[in-house]
Amino acid sequence: MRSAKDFFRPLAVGAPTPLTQVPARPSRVIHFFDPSNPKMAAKVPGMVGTVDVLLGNLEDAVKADSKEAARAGLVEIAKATDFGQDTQLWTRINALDSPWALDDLTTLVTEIGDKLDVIMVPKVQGAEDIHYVDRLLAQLEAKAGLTRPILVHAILETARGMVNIEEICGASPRMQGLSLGPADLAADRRMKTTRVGGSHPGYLVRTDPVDGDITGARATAQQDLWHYTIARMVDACAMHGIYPYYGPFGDIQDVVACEDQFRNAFLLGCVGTWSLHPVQIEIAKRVFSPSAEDVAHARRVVAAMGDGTGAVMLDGKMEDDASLKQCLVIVELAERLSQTDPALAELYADARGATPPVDPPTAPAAREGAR
Ligand SMILES: CC(=O)SCCNC(=O)CCNC(=O)[C@H](O)C(C)(C)COP(=O)(O)OP(=O)(O)OC[C@H]1O[C@@H](n2cnc3c(N)ncnc32)[C@H](O)[C@@H]1OP(=O)(O)O
Ligand SMILES: O=CC(=O)O
Ligand SMILES: [Mg+2]
Repeated sequence: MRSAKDFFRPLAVGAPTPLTQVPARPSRVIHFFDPSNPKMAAKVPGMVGTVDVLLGNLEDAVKADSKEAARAGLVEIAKATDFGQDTQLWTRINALDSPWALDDLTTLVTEIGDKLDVIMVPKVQGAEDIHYVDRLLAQLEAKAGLTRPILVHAILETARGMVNIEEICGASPRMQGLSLGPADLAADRRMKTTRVGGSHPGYLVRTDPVDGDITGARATAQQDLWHYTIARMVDACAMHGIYPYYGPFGDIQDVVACEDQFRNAFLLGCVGTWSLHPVQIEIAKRVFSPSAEDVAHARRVVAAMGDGTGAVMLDGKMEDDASLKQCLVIVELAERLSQTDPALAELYADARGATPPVDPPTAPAAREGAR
């Protein structure tokens, strides 16, 4: 265990000082590309500004005999591309027990460490994996003369990683967030779904029989296989001040179910998701940006709550100190997204204009009484 005093000291002489807060940059959509695929690679410069994160994937989905080409391709793309202020460059390295992970880290940090914001580490099992990457990154950052630390993102995709989730989140000040890895996680848990993310028609609840007739028609509703995992991930991330993300949704053609799955994750507290194909980009951006209606409502509550204490009635509903905090989550997210997304800035400005006047509190004494 490290002393609290040492937690924010560099792990190598000459490495940058660790950050005390994870920067709150928009990351609604982490767009995956295979740097060894010439068609995909050619599209990357044109995608700058259209996604929050471009992620050069080196792990699964890159063929074993293309691993070196993918790494070299990412170095070339990173050197040749200006990512501007609003698009981050991330990578997903190969698993730590693979023959490629060490070369991934040494090459990427020394060659393009100044361009890399976050390194995604797959199949993280426990804090020991993060500690290994943490020290190695510090050594490589010092060697490369980097002045800001590269952050680390863990994919939650093993049962052991799931059990050790809190210690993973708190293992290093570099920890930026967690993503759900539903494909590997399903396999590791021996779940019986072959889908990459999403629900399953066999995982359902059924209404009780009417008048004891078990053969009669009974409505069923498909349930979300990932609810528990995402909720657990959200709590662990919130506790440690880092960010939770949905992961891949593999049914590229089913844009409707994709949107549903992303929205469930957004409502539960995730800040973004992966996109595997261009068709998923706009879905992710739409879902992980609060709607104009929600922003307008949240602003009305903030205005109605005055000093933030007590209880008021708004549109027939009670609002108080706690619901104000819920609304501030929405307002703060809208303000942050507005800083980098002009279309959203305009949408949310219009939402302000359209905001109906606040009803006067129906029980003014309540505010005083609550102090
Ligand atoms: C479980 C996990 O680990 S998930 C994470 C790992 N998986 C990935 O990263 C997958 C990334 N995505 C892909 O490999 C591809 O999108 C696939 C295999 C899913 C589909 O590929 P295709 O069959 O080529 O899709 P499609 O024909 O619809 O592509 C249309 C165009 O978009 C391009 N395209 C497809 N995916 C991407 C992408 N992720 N980024 C940029 N461009 C893309 C194609 O090159 C094609 O370009 P073209 O019009 O110039 O020919
Ligand atoms: O890496 C992602 C997954 O679902 O596995
Ligand atoms: Mg995986």
